[in-house]
Amino acid sequence: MEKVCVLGAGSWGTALAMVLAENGHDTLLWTHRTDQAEEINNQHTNRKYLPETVLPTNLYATSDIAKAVAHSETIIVAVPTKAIREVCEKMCVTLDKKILFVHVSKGIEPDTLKRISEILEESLPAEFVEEVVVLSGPSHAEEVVLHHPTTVTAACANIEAAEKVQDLFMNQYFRVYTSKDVIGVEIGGALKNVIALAAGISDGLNYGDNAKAALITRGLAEISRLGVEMGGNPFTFSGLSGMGDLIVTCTSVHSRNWRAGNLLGQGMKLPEVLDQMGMVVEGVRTTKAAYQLAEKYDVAMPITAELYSVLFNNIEPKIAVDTLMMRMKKPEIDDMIY
Ligand SMILES: NC(=O)C1=CN([C@@H]2O[C@H](COP(=O)(O)OP(=O)(O)OC[C@H]3O[C@@H](n4cnc5c(N)ncnc54)[C@H](OP(=O)(O)O)[C@@H]3O)[C@@H](O)[C@H]2O)C=CC1
Ligand SMILES: O=C(CO)COP(=O)(O)O
Repeated sequence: MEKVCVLGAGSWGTALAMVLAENGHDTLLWTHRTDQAEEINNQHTNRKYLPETVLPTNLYATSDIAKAVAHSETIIVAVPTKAIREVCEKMCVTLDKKILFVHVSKGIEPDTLKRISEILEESLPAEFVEEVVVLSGPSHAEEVVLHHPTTVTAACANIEAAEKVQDLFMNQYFRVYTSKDVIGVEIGGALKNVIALAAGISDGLNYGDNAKAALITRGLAEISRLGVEMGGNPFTFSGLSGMGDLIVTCTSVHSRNWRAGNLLGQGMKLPEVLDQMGMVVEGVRTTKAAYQLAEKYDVAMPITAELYSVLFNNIEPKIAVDTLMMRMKKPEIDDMIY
């Protein structure tokens, strides 16, 4: 039995804390809201994020981050990308021993263009970081809490650390594979949200299944092109954290990114969409980061570029689709890396 804490009591942090508690680990869930910690401890629910779910009685919550850190040998960071630095700052003042960090956030920071593991490594004192492992794959919280079979990948250059995370989480409904390809796993996990927004827009425009299949396939091509240029293993992009997560996020009604795209396709404006979602839609900020990365690495990412125009330059989604369809003609495979 390990002593673990999960930082962030949104849908994913809560679902993962449930997996860990159900696996018999001594699990603390940290939330920055006292009322939510009280609800979890007294009513065993987290109504805002998982309204139908009853949490295990051996799962405890705290709003005291010092207590959460002191409790833990392993810390799972499960807040949205834009909150990672703030949470690291809070953790820094309380760290006094080596800890294994696992992150599950799917984003890239705009402007710095850092992946989450890079942000953690630069924000936490090296002497207190055993390793940073990324856990990612096709895994909607809403299905994990129902114990529906789910598969993910734990990646770290140090494979023993990835195996430790595999052992922590693995059970009959939650199967964990390992990988050494941190870059590939992080890039696949972050960029599938961009394509899921586009797939949602396509569905909102009622463009049907041909269009969505095209977005998924050509989306994977541009994710792979960038990811390989950044140092990822080409095969990772056809794995769980690449194609697997791309499929689930572009096709599931649970996906926040797909749902947000769907509303955009129906004509709603971005601020109104984000207001209505009430949960993080990582793909919006990641579209900006991906657009910047495409420029930096000089990689063609036409879907990302059109989505960028829709989100940040007020281009009508229909016009963006027309632009994609009327790009210069070209072979399908020659421009792909693998
Ligand atoms: N949901 C899912 O199925 C999956 C999500 N992910 C990824 O996990 C990450 C978290 O997503 P998810 O759980 O869905 O997000 P949610 O929107 O469901 O929850 C986000 C949580 O983070 C908290 N939070 C936000 N900002 C801060 C902050 N500055 N300090 C402390 N806590 C903060 C929120 O608190 P508050 O309630 O106060 O806003 C909330 O509890 C994302 O990167 C997402 O892509 C990965 C796999 C599956
Ligand atoms: O990453 C996810 C599923 O694997 C969650 O995707 P959404 O944030 O779009 O819901």
